[in-house]
Amino acid sequence: MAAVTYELKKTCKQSGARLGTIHTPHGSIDTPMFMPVGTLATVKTLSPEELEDMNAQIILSNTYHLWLRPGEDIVQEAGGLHSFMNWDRPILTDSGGFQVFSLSDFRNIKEEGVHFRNHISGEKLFLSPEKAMQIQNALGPDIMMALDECPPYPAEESYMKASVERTSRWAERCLEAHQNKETQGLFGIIQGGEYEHLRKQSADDLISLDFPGYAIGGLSVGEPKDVMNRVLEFTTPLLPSHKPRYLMGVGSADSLIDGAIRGVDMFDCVLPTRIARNGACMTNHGRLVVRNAAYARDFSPIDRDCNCHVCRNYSRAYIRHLIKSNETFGFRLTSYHNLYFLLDLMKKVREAIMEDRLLDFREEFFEQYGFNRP
Ligand SMILES: CNc1nc2cc3c(=O)[nH]c(N)nc3c(CCO)c2[nH]1
Repeated sequence: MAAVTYELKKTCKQSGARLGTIHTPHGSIDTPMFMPVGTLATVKTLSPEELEDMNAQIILSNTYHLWLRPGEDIVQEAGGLHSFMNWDRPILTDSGGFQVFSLSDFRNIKEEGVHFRNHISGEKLFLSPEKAMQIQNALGPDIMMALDECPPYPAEESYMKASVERTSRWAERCLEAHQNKETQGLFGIIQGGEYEHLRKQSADDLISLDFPGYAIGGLSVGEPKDVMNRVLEFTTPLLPSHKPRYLMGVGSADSLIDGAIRGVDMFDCVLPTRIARNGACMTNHGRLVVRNAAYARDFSPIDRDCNCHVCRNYSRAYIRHLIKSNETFGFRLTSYHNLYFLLDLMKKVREAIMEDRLLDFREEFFEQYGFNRP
């Protein structure tokens, strides 16, 4: 019995969107869905109980970061990530591919793996497909990601082709190194940048390896949104409709809706909690920078149309005061609200797909939010 399976429930008549359920050893997940990011085994400033209250179905954590701190051996001795962080719902870990390329100032990519420098201690490290799998087997997430190279944007076509071919060989090595097939699912990551024929080559290579799910990597790396949407338009149809599709690193409200319309089922991004720590909030009427002086005497909620615990109990003036005073509780309130906002948005997206009206929902939301019309 495969550890991770996908049940396609409905395809939207208005778009490429679909409703589904991903079944994992730690529970089921309704899609399309957003994954809060818990890089160091915590979704920054929030407790597992608060994440359950806002109905976070699954969280993401990071192989690279947990390998460096506290070390996968300590997490394994704790009984795995679920026990270590007291989260009993599904967990997905990214393989480290992105962090090595985004965090380390020195890196040397070879066939056997990538040599780089620990971004904390400066010591030289080496990450191979086999090492990435060994770490993820020790951490014990329900879904693991293959080790890939996330090339910079833009990248020369010749570089991208060689990178895609190495990422495909690494994916095969990850599959061969996969130990706990009954309790952990392994997803492949499609690369290829904005080159349609390379996305096709990457998809063909990985589909032939029959992963239970596929991520679309190499996006949300500085490309314009219309480039991302174009890449999605010709990439998602290449992927099997009976398996989940995960767009990595995407989390603004407009990109989540546009990704779902193009058939994406899973998203993750640090954006909601990262901007929260800068005192910026996502609302149904656009972004609100609550630390601005304009809100010093504004006793209304962050978002009058939000039903979250924060919007029902705290005012902009109070939250602004906490943020300006560098009070941790202020960051907790903005983080809670931003995650609730995106999780609630995905619930509305699933409802709109059920009613075959996702494009209408996009129009209404974009109008209300103030996104410039396409
Ligand atoms: C914020 N943008 C972003 N683009 C990504 C692209 C990739 C990618 O191509 N591969 C892997 N393994 N992870 C990725 C991640 C980290 C997860 O959010 C990304 N994050």
